[in-house]
Amino acid sequence: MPLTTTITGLGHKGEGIAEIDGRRVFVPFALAGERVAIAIEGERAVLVEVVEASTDRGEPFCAHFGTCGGCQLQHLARPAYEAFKIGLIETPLRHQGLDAVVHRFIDAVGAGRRRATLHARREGAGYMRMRSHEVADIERCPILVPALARAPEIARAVEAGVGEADVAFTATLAGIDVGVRTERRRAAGDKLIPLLGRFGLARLSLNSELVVQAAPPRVAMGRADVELPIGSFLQATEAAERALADYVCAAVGKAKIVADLFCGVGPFTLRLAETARVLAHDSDRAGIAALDKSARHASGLKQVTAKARDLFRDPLTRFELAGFDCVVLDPPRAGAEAQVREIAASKLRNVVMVSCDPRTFARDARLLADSGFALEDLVAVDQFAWSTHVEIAATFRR
Ligand SMILES: C[S@@+](CC[C@H](N)C(=O)[O-])C[C@H]1O[C@@H](n2cnc3c(N)ncnc32)[C@H](O)[C@@H]1O
Repeated sequence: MPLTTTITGLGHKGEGIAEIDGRRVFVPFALAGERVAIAIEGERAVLVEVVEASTDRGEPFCAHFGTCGGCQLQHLARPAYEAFKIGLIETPLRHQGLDAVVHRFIDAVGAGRRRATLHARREGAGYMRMRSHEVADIERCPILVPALARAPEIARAVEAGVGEADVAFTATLAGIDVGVRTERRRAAGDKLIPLLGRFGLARLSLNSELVVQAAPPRVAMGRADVELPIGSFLQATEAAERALADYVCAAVGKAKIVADLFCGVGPFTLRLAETARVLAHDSDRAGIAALDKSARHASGLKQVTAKARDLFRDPLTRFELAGFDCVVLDPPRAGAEAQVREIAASKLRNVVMVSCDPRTFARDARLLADSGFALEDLVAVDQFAWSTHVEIAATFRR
């Protein structure tokens, strides 16, 4: 029997919050202020009907919305959507005692996602259903770039060849790069070879090993071209990469010697090197080799020194940092605690930080604040549209 209740707020996973018998329940697709009918199923609540809709309610544009778990927020109208994402950044900062505000919200969706992983299962290919380990079979994903329109079909063909797998797609200048990951140790890669011609792919790999390649997948970064190693990190949208790189270059300003830490294949390094000497570190050896090759082949860049280094175990020390005008950090979700502790103890005055995790960002921002840095600028960069993820770019100075 459904019960009617009022949604009091939105949780960080985008679900409506209701209080039932003194207990918090999370209601997917319900919005703050709405009167809704819900059914309680064990620990979960299911939205049965919106009785009184919020003015923040928008019209989802994807036919798979509600079953596919890829987008959680398509039912939010634009201003409320942006406010929700800004809250994702500001709330953990407040919990760390930092009353910072997001100064700008940059829509970095551009032409769509050039990078996505689909799950290929016997029941179909797509993203995981919400709150489930089952896959929602999709025909089309409208948030991908047009070049990836056939991604679900390719994923189904991969499953037909090697069985259940996760299939990572990257749209590159040379065509689509497909990385297949399967738990079946003896999956036969040769079953994938016909897909290269059938779908006009650039490269196919299986469990990080090359199966077949028509052309090296490459992307343009500033004046340089980078050949993507199998499995290296790349920002999900080209627009976000550009927005983040533009932010980083502007914040670094006239600095002459810069360290780009957690540099990946070099989207910041290769643009920063147009005006500054850059030391670039990342633990991804193949990514560092690709960056090094790309920097050597590009014309008009200043000196780039790219070296593999594990910055969690072996951060640049306060003494090594002494020679830099500015440090750029873009760590993985775990953040950059060890590196930030060294920065805090150094004499460095300018830090630019990019982050995909508001909680570890807030923790690291607190460490910088405790050592005299002011958080001068804070920007939200929205590349994971309609999901509950958001990218942060920030400038710290002392
Ligand atoms: C969010 S990506 C950013 C990469 C790059 N700045 C970009 O925009 O494409 C984080 C990077 O951290 C690197 N990484 C992860 N753990 C690391 C570690 N312990 N030490 C150094 N780099 C690490 C990854 O290889 C990845 O390239």
